Amino acid sequence: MSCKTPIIVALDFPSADAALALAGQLDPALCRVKVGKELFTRSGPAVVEALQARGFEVFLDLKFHDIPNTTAMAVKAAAELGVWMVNVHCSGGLRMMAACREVLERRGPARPLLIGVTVLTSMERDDLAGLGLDVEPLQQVLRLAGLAQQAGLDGLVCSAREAAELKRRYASLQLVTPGIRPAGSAQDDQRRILTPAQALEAGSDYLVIGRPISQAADPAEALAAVVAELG
Ligand SMILES: O=c1ccn([C@@H]2O[C@H](COP(=O)(O)O)[C@@H](O)[C@H]2O)c(=O)[nH]1
Repeated sequence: MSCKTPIIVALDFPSADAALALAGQLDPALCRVKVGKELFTRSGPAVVEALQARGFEVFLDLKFHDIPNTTAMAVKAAAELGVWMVNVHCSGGLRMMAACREVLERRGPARPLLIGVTVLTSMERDDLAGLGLDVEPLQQVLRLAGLAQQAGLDGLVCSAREAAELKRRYASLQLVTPGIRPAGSAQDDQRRILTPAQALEAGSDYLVIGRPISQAADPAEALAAVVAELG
């Protein structure tokens, strides 16, 4: 089933049953789904396979961050699961990202998109200062984006707030943006947020949306509202 929208719904649940119950209310023509650390740690590859069997393309969001060989082998394992997208932290460095790219290239065109996580959307300037980085998030994102492009990655995880500048400098990188909040929804722990329409306008290629859909009284209706907002 090919998906007609840029929406990726984050299935952040403590069990496969809960994730599959939500997926059962969603249409794979209207969204892709994301399996992250909580769900994968509890349910493993089986939940990915169950979602694929229901027609969903899966973004395996495990944000690998380790030495080059370990990370590349983890990316290879993800590719063997047949996921649509996989990611690593850009702060693992150029050699680590290049090793991941190389291991996927050996698979030919039937490989997942390889995406680099820049600065988490939950972080703002003060959080970076706590890490010893006396810069605005945009500056750090741009620095990591340059490395990701050099390593041959397909795209970045960033905030939609950085999308316009990233598209201007790195037009070929696909931008995957969490921190999406429809007007009126809770910010939760996110800091660098935009609405779905603002994110698309800024240049996001994919919008990752979790709680505003997964915790809605009617998730299918919440998804339909985002689809309608995007026109
Ligand atoms: O910088 C990042 C990277 C990943 N995420 C993930 O996206 C979803 C967002 O969920 P919401 O409920 O819409 O906040 C979540 O799975 C995160 O792990 C991110 O938010 N920011």
